[in-house]
Amino acid sequence: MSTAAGNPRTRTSRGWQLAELHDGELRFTVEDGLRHALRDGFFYVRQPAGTDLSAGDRFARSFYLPAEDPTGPGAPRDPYRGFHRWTAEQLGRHQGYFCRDADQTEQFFLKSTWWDQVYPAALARQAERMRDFALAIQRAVLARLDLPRELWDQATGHSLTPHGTHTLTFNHFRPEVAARGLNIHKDSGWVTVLRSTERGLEVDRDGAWHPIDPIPGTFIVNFGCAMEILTRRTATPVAAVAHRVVRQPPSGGAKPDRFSYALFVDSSLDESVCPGLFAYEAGRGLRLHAKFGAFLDDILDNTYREDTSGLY
Ligand SMILES: O=C(O)CCC(=O)C(=O)O
Ligand SMILES: [Fe+2]
Repeated sequence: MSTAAGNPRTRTSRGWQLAELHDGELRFTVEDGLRHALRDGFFYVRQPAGTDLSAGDRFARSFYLPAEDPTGPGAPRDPYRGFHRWTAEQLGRHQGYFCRDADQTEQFFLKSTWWDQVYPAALARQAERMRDFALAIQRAVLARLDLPRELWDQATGHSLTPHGTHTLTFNHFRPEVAARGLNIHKDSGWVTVLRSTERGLEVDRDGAWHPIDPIPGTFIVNFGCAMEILTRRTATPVAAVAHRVVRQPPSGGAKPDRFSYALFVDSSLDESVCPGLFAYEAGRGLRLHAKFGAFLDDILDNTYREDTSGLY
């Protein structure tokens, strides 16, 4: 992989940060890039060399379509369609297909324990690669924080291990629905690795909304609430970025609908493994801040209601 230093695009348009993961370390294109990224609550990261996103992009454009292909009953079944049939009753809480009322997005949520059974094989492999990349980024960030390494697993709810909750979530923005794209929220967990190809995402910075446009060949990494709570009283506080997706206007079929998908890293949901969200303070150690399951329920419920937002 070439280093970003030789690339003409070493700064993003508004001075948001851009990094590359190299031998397990994050290299930002400017010297104090990490410090800015921790404050912004997000940064762009170059996709690893050879990244293939075709299965995820195909699923994002198809999961909500009826399983039956309109080209005829004899047409071979498309394994990327017909996923509205998977519900939380079959898969468990916060899993499966959700059609939102107050937002344009219709979504598909799936934890890693289900990937092999539910996703087409090529998508399950892409999900694993995105999870491994997200965890490598999380380790690289933790290594630069004011947090002793021997506390990492407990402090981060075992999210770096197979006990963690690793979810690949898809958004399809329905332009015919007259609503906001996706309500204001902060992601709940540690890091999110987001794939998008269209404009529409905005972040809140000091009370003003700023568009975050996709840069080809990169993902957007968001820090979530768990990271913000853990680090708030440390020498290296990390902000969880408040963000939203603006309404996508109908194009009369002139362009494909906006989609996005993201790998979310959250703590273990098993209370015997992870009692909840911790805050760290040098000299005092870890202190329990909130139970994780209830915290997650609140954020998700508030994000998708008409009159609330997914902040905390
Ligand atoms: O669609 C996007 O750009 C953002 C999606 C998002 O914020 C989310 O799924 O949590
Ligand atoms: Fe988000």
